[in-house]
Amino acid sequence: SATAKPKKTWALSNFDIGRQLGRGKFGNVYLAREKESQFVVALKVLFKRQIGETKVEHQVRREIEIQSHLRHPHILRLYAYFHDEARIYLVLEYAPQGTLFSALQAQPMKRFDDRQSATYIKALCSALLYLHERDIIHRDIKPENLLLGHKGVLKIADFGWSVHEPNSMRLTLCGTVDYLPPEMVLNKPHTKNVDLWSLGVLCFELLVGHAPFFSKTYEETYQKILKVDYKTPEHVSKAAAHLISKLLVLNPMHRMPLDQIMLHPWIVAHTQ
Ligand SMILES: Clc1ccc(CN2CCN(c3c(Br)cnc4[nH]c(-c5ccc(CN6CCOCC6)cc5)nc34)CC2)cc1
Repeated sequence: SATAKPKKTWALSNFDIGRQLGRGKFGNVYLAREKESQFVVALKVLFKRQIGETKVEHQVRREIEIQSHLRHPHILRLYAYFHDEARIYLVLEYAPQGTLFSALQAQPMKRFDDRQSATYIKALCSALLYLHERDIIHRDIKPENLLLGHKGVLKIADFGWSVHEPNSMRLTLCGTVDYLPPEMVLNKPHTKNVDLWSLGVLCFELLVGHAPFFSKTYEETYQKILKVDYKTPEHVSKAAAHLISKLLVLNPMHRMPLDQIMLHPWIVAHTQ
């Protein structure tokens, strides 16, 4: 706009702090309310000392730079950020219905039906199309990093570093390796097609209740990923199994592109 709004500088004193929403290696997230507007947000508080020591500082800057410019219904907003001598504060959109990971656990059969799964996959597809158009890749899409907003609308909410959240952490200590594509397991340069693989892993997990390559040890999971060794249970519909088989493909160039996923019969049949 011609008269761009002057950048307001925020401070902790602008907010009432509520309950803790989650704990992390580098900080914590709290429910908070901006005093003047009464607007409810999620306030992520990162400790400079922990970040400085681990050289994650450049990553935090990059994430803030990227996240603050994104505007999409399925990407969690970063409204503002500020810092004091010890901490960096990120003012984020609050997602009232928590993580997709806990929603999956709360399901009676620990899995979603075709309609709910296809709705989440379609939302994720449109967010990834938006990100890929801006050459932003590897949003680390796994249930722990996906939040549910008002009316259960899916929001990508990752800041790319691991968290120690007892209630939403999987059994492995430093985040799950279940979502890594073969090219990343082999430490090859990765392209935006890594997100297509992760989408396939997520689609499987939503419909089945566990990840396709889940194993007792990292080693075993890596081996299964590199051999694309997974079995789709009988209860999964043929159409869904077909889509998964077009995403869990070893060669990144041969994975189904996002615009084709949006038009896949399983997505079309089970979403508005
Ligand atoms: Cl530094 C760091 C610390 C912790 C984390 C992990 N989470 C990242 C996402 N966080 C949330 C963000 Br950002 C934005 N909105 C949120 N909304 C929630 C939330 C909302 C509601 C609940 C409660 N459940 C809702 C579903 O029914 C059962 C109860 C649990 C979590 N968490 C977040 C919470 C913390 C990541 C990084």
